Amino acid sequence: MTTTYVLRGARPLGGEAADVVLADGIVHEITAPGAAGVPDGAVVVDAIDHVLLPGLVDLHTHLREPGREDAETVASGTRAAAAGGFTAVHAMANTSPVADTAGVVEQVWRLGRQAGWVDVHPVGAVTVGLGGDRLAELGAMADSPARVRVFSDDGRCVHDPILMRRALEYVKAFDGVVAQHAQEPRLTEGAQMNEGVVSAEIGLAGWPAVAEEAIIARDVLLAEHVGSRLHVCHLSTAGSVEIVRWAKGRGIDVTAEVTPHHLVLTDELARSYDPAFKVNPPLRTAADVEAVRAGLADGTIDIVATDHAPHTREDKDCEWGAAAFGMTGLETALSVVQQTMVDSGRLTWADVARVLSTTPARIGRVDAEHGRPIAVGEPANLTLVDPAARRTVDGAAQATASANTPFAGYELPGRVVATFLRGRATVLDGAPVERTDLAIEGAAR
Ligand SMILES: NC(=O)N[C@@H](CC(=O)O)C(=O)O
Ligand SMILES: [Zn+2]
Ligand SMILES: [Zn+2]
Repeated sequence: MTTTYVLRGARPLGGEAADVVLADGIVHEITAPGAAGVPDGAVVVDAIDHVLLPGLVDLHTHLREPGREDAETVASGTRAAAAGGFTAVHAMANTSPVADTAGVVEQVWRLGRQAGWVDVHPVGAVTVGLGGDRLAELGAMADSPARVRVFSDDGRCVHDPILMRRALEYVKAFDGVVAQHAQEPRLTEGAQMNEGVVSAEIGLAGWPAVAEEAIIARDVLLAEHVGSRLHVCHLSTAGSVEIVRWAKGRGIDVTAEVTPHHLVLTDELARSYDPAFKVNPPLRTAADVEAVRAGLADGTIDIVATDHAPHTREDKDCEWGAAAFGMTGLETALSVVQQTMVDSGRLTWADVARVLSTTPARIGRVDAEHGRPIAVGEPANLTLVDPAARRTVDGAAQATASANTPFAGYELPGRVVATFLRGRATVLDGAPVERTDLAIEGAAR
C-alpha cells in the first residue's frame, strides 16, 4: 500500500494555488486550495507558496558505477539526484567498463531500479570503449531491457566524421539520438582552461571556443545530411549558440543543453588555481555566460543538464594541471537556474518545467512517464520547491559521495522540499527518505 499525500496549497508550475492529492502512484485529485479531504493515514504536506513541478529529468549525469565507486555509485548519485528534485537521470557511458554493450547498460539500469531513488536510463557509448574507431552495439543496447535511446562518447568527442555519420544513420532505426561532446581534439591538446585573456595572464594552456564550435557546425550539417536527430552536450560559447540558432532556423533536428555552471561561472575563477573550477568544456567569459542565458531564454538552447561529474579528493585536491575535469551538480542545478533565470525574470516556472523536465524527457524518449503535465491520472513524478528559501552550499553535506562542487559557500535561492517517484516520497521535508519497502516493491515490479 502506498501512502496518500495531500500537497496543501501548492502552485503547479508556479500558477494558482491548489491542493494536489497523490495516491496509487498517480495524481489522484486537484482541488481548490484547502478543499481536498484527507483520507485515513494520508500525509498532509504544507505546500503553501511552494512551486510544484514535474519531476526533473537530467539528460547528462555521471554515476561512475561500474568502476569508480570511490567517487559515486548508482545508489549515492541517484540519492543526490532525488535530493536535487530529479525523478529520472540519464547515466553517461564513460564508466569502467564502458557502457558499450547490452550487458553493461542492463547492469546500470538494474542498479538504478534496486536503489529506487530515480529512474536510471543508461546512455550507451557510440564507439567501443569510447575508442573512437569502431561503432558499439547500438542496436543491442536499444533492444536491451534498458531501452537505450541516447548514445554518447561523452568525455570524448566522436571525432571521425564517417563514424559520426554512421552513428547518426544507425540510431534512426530506433528513434535514438547521438549526444555529442563537441571538442576538436587537436585544437585542445593539453588544454587546461578557456583560451583567452585569463589563460594568457595566468599561463595555463588554453582551449579555444572554435574547438567546440567547429564540431557543432560539422555535426549539424551531418545531421541535416542524413536526416537524423543530434543533441549537443554542454554547449558553452556564444558562437555555439549562434550555430545552433542557425541550424534550427534551417529546420535541422538539433537540440542543445547548457549546464548550470556555464550559466553563472566564468574563467576568472581559474585565477584561484582551485581545481573545483576545472571542467570540460571550460568555464568561459562573461560574454559567453550572457549568450547562453539569452539562448536558454529564447529557446535556442532546449534544456539545462547537470553534467554532474563527481571526482574523489585524490583526483581533485591537487594542483590544477593534475586535477580531473568535472564538478558535481545534481543538488544545486535547480537553485542555479532559479537564481540566474527565474529571479532575473528571464524564465517563468513553467519554462523551468520545460527546460528541466518536459524537454529532456522528450529528447531521451522517457516522456511516457516523465515530464508529464500536472493533471489527474498522470504518474506522480513531481518536485515541490520552496523558492523563498535560501541555503548556503556545503559540499561535505551533500548526498553525492564526492565534494567537488564549485558552489561551496555560495548562498543560493530555493530548496527542494519534496520529490515523488510514482507517488512515493523520495525526499520529504528536504531530506532523502530511505526506503523500507525494497523487497515488496521489487516483487511487485
Ligand atoms: N565534464 C567534465 O569535466 N567531466 C566529465 C566528462 C564530460 O562531461 O565531458 C567526467 O566524466 O568527469
Ligand atoms: Zn562532456
Ligand atoms: Zn559529461
